[in-house]
Amino acid sequence: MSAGHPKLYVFPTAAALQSDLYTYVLQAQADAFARHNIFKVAVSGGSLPAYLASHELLNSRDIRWDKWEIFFADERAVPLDHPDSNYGLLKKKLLDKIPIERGTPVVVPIDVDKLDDTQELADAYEQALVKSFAAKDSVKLPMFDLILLGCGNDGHTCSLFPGHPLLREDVAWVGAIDDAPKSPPRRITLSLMVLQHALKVAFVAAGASKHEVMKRIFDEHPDVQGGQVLPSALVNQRAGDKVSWFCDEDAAGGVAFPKKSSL
Ligand SMILES: O=C1O[C@H](COP(=O)(O)O)[C@@H](O)[C@H](O)[C@H]1O
Repeated sequence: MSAGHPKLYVFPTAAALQSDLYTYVLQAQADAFARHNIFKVAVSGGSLPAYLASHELLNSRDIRWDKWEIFFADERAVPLDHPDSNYGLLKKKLLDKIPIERGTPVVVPIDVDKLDDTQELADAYEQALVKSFAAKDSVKLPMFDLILLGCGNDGHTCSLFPGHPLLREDVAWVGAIDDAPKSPPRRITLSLMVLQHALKVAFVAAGASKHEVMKRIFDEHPDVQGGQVLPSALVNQRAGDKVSWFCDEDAAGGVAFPKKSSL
């Protein structure tokens, strides 16, 4: 459990959101380089890659792509060139747009030889994390420098869905799910404890379709009222002031929780 409250940044436009998100990522990169001269990031699918891939980020001379190691916060059990693949989405929206002279990140996709069995797929991805994070230190949990998350209209994040038993996972770094309520049903996801252990966590939520869920996440207290806490709200509770939300007015303008208008 981390102390403090998440920060809720609300911007009038998507362009303003992207600009501050870029500044935030740059700061996270600087913090990571001071720590271990590499930037270990986990990214989500959905709307996140398009918001992340701003002109500013893609053309920045300060972003050291050659020192980025990119993992997936969640992934669907599909081939990498399938339309549902989060890797495929990131490739299309961001990786393919990085100018070659700016360097190339290391990207760690799922092992497509394990697609028939989601538990094997999750275990193989966990082994990839063990290799990357535990090679130097004997770590109990991987500590990402930054995890970039989306928030579904139902409050899910990664492939952690409301009320799903995976929310109680307290051993595995990566969980398997065969019954996701959003298509496709077969997926793998970082567990809540890995999200909680990251140095920084950033959510991006924009558009009017997120308005209701944003109010539920920030203004309702189901734990006190005996209700179910949404996965995105659980990240807020567990990671506290390590969490920053980047939203637009349509998504979060009506939220009562104290908002900030810039970093
Ligand atoms: O299924 C998924 O949905 C979430 C949220 O997507 P968004 O389009 O509402 O931002 C996404 O973060 C996750 O990676 C993806 O697998």
